[in-house]
Formats: sequence, structure tokens, C-alpha cells
Amino acid sequence: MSLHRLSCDGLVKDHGGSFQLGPLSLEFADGVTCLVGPNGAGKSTFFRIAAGLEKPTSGSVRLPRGKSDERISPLGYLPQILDMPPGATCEEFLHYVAWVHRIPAGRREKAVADVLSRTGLAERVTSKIRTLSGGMARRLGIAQAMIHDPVMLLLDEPTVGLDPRQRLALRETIAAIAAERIVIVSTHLVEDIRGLADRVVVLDGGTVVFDGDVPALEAKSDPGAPGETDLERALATLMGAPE
Ligand SMILES: Nc1ncnc2c1ncn2[C@@H]1O[C@H](COP(=O)(O)OP(=O)(O)OP(=O)(O)O)[C@@H](O)[C@H]1O
Repeated sequence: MSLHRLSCDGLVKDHGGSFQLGPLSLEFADGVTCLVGPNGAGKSTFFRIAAGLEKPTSGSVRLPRGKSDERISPLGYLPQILDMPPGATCEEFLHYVAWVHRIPAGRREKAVADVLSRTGLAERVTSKIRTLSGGMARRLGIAQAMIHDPVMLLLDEPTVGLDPRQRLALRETIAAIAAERIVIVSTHLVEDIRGLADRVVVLDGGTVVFDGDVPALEAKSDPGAPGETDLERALATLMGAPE
């Protein structure tokens, strides 16, 4: 049984132009949900609202209850673009983020060590951020998102720009941390969906056009749609040609 729940009720965001996100009424439970959609479908807008960085035009988001310390956010967020100080070491940066999250001083050392180990960066403790590969920098982005042991993680395109080996390693990291957490991952990549998703939500033009597991998504495949697999054809059927 899932321990945590994120609920969105009648969520709408109107940026003032032709695009409108929602209304979305969705619940998210523990495990990995892949949020999929073409450019401009509203994925990042949804993340920013769920992360509390933007207010919805109407509707509401109810966050899962965090752990015992009420001052520590239940939410971790990896934005699509994350600026990190290039001259800081991984350890220095994570200590700073731990301080921002109000982790008590006596617990920061362990929190930093734990998160470096969980994201496969234990050997990079004293590496300067500017020397990290793209894959390692994305891992550090995930490490900063989970330094405070949140019950929910929002990862906006965590695998973008990585080579196939780095993507695989990062997917393994994400799958491992999702066992007892709500993890929502936005992606354009069919292989991410196949390798990660317990559930797939497909957004197009700000509305949900599919919500279910991978086999149910594959069943949406139109044999005449472009693509080499049922999953590719299903995504093409729902939202145009896949990547
Ligand atoms: N601050 C803003 N002001 C006005 N319009 C915005 C703003 N942020 C996003 N939009 C518009 O909202 C729509 C959804 O954008 P969003 O970035 O959420 O899509 P996305 O699915 O994350 O796309 P991508 O895959 O390209 O990252 C787009 O039409 C975008 O131009």
C-alpha cells in the first residue's frame, strides 16, 4: 500500500496566452509516474505549481504529509535547468542545500554522505562541480533534491542530454529511490518510460490524454502510426510522432 499521496483538484494554470494547463484532477502515489508530452504540453508548468513556485489560476494541490519534522519540506525538486556553483565541490554544494532545508547542523554530515552514496557520487565528494560530466551533474541535481529525505520527488527531464550508459545508470538510481516515495519524472524518451514507469500520464495541450500503466498505453497503439514498437506507436497515436 502506498504511504504517500499527492492530490491535485481542478488545477488550472492560465498563462494569459492561448495555452491553458488543466483542469487537472490527479492523485499520485508511491512509485514512478512518467509525465510525458510534446514540447509545450505543460509538464514544467505542472512541476512548478506542484513545487509551490507558481500559483495555479484555480484549483489546489495537496502535498503528502512529510516526516516528523514539520519544518522540513516533504518535496524535492529537480528543475529542467539547475544552476549550481561551478567552483564549489559536490560536498560543499550539498552542505549549503542542507542548510537551506534547515537540516540541523549535527545531521548535515550524514545527510550529505547518504545522498552522495545513493546517487552514486561517493567518489566525487571533493570534485568541483565544473569537472563533473553531464550525467554526474544530473545525479548531483537529484542529490540536492533529496538531501532532506523528501517523500515526494519531482524530476523535470532528469535524463536529458545524457549518453545511453548514463541514462541507464540514472534510471537505476531513480528506480531505487522510488520504492517508498512519490517520484514524478518528466521525459520525452520512450526508453525512460519503458525502463521506469509504474504509471504514465500523457499530457497534450495542457490536458491529460492518457493515464495508466505501460501495457495499457501500448494497447492504444494504432498499427498505422509511425514507430517501431507498440509504445512508440501508442505515443504517436496520442500526441504525434515520438522521439
Ligand atoms: N511564465 C510563462 N508565461 C507565459 N507562458 C508560459 C510561461 N511558462 C510556460 N508558458 C507556456 O506554457 C506552455 C507550457 O509550457 P511548459 O514549459 O510547461 O511545457 P513543457 O511540457 O514542459 O515543454 P518542454 O517539453 O518543452 O519542456 C507553453 O506554451 C509555454 O510557452
